[in-house]
Amino acid sequence: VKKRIEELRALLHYHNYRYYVLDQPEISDAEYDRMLRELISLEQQYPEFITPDSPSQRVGGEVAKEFREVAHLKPMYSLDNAFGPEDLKEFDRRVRSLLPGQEVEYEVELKIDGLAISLVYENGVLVRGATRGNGTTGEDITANVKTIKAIPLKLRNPIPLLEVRGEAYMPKESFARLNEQREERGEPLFANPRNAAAGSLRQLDPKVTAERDLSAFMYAIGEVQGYEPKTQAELMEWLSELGFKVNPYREVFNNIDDVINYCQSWHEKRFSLPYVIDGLVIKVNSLAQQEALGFTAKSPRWAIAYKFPA
Ligand SMILES: COc1nc2nc(N)nc(N)c2nc1C
Repeated sequence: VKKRIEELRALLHYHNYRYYVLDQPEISDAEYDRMLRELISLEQQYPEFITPDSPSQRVGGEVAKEFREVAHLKPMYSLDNAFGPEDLKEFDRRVRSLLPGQEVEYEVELKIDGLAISLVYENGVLVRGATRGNGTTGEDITANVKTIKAIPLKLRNPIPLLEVRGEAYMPKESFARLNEQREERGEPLFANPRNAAAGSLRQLDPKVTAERDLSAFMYAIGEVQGYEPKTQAELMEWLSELGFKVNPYREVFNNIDDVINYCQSWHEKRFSLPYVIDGLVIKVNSLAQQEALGFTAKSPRWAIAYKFPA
């Protein structure tokens, strides 16, 4: 029985990864649900075999009274904003003036309009989820992030410790459907997918969060033991190999003019995406150079958010 339970768990983790992280399912929903029901019934007969990272543990039972406050392993910071090409050129001048005589590459990512979250994995198992909060402490939303199927309960490589950051978001489709439902029930509508995602994650009842079809893209590391990436681009590949959903639109440029062109190309393209973005994030690609540049009081000197004109 233990063998069958472990086999079912591995299968369900794999198919969850295929469907919710890669968007490339190999089996039908019905087949997935049948396996999950078999696992849940076996675990009910043999509860001693239940583990916290079992696919059956995604939706917790109890409703929390309020959110516990938790301290981030490393402070979560916010980004300075650039509102146009001139701001980006200024950012580039500042970076290069602080790295005299060095080549500088920029890695550019989309900026998802959602809610920043932090996830902690110990030996490859998800042990905590939190909101950014004030950057030093956030709200413990572990039960709620476990319901997000794009977030792995167990990593494909059990590294000792990882604190990873990303953006939880509600796809445009899910947002439209949710507001239709609320309309029918005479409930107040959410103004936009970002508010809907925030409202869905800060639910005291995880079963409500589980119904909201949330997803998440991961994009940075806070604390890590067992891995030393050299560049942001490599870091993103590594997160993807670990089983995280990582946004595929990432480019590396060695000059700010190409960065500007790429950012401006997304003014229109963004409307064809299945999720809302409010800009792009430009990061110095070399992690050694990020280290050298450091932080101001509240944000990194080595990154900036390019915001679309409203
Ligand atoms: C390095 O710090 C960050 N990187 C980010 N990257 C992306 N793609 N989106 C963000 N919202 C973001 N936010 C922060 C604070």
